[in-house]
Amino acid sequence: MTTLVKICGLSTAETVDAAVDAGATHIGLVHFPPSPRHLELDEAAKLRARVPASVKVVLLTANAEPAMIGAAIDRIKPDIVQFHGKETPEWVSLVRHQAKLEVWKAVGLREKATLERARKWDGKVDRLLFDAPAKALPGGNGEAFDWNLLAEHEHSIPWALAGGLTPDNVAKAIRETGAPLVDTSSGVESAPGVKDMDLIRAFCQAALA
Ligand SMILES: O=C(O)c1ccccc1NCC(=O)[C@H](O)[C@H](O)COP(=O)(O)O
Repeated sequence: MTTLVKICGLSTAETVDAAVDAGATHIGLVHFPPSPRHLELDEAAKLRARVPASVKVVLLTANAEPAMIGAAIDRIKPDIVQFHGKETPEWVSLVRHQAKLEVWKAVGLREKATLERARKWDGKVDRLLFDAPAKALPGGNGEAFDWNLLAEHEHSIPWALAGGLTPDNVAKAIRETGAPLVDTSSGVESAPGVKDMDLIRAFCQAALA
């Protein structure tokens, strides 16, 4: 089956177009002020408007106030909201029902036991994104986790792989984990928050090969 590809943390029209043209199936827009990829709602809405319906737009937030989430959904009209903070299953599920949107939850993986604990999200979210544990930022730190943690895990809901994925390691990551969706941010940047169009193309090519 073809792997789905998400390019996250885009912030310019050129890089959004490059990701779409390269075959990304999802693009991520970050609304989290401490991030170098943070977009104000108007900027995000403008980028969102460039994306064809065949590509899904994912809004990323972490520990946001309910009013902020509502305002961001109204303004950006994402297809999916990805939660990257300490949100609870009940809260995320409420957003899912009220906004009638797909919701994803990022889970930082340090040990196998976390995978079992993550089953609390079953029925509450549409996809789990397994990422490296949070550091300075909740996500987008460019660090991989030990993919062996996912070996033989029986996934009960759709999932994605993130954390330190690059054009050079993404094909191996897909082979070793069977990830149905791969997500990158730092791996297609020339500096924090600065996306590189050649790296975006190379990542999509490697992931879709
Ligand atoms: O990218 C950010 O700055 C960010 C900020 C706050 C919450 C989440 C954030 N990014 C999450 C992503 O989806 C990244 O694509 C994912 O963590 C992988 O990042 P990277 O290891 O840099 O490829």
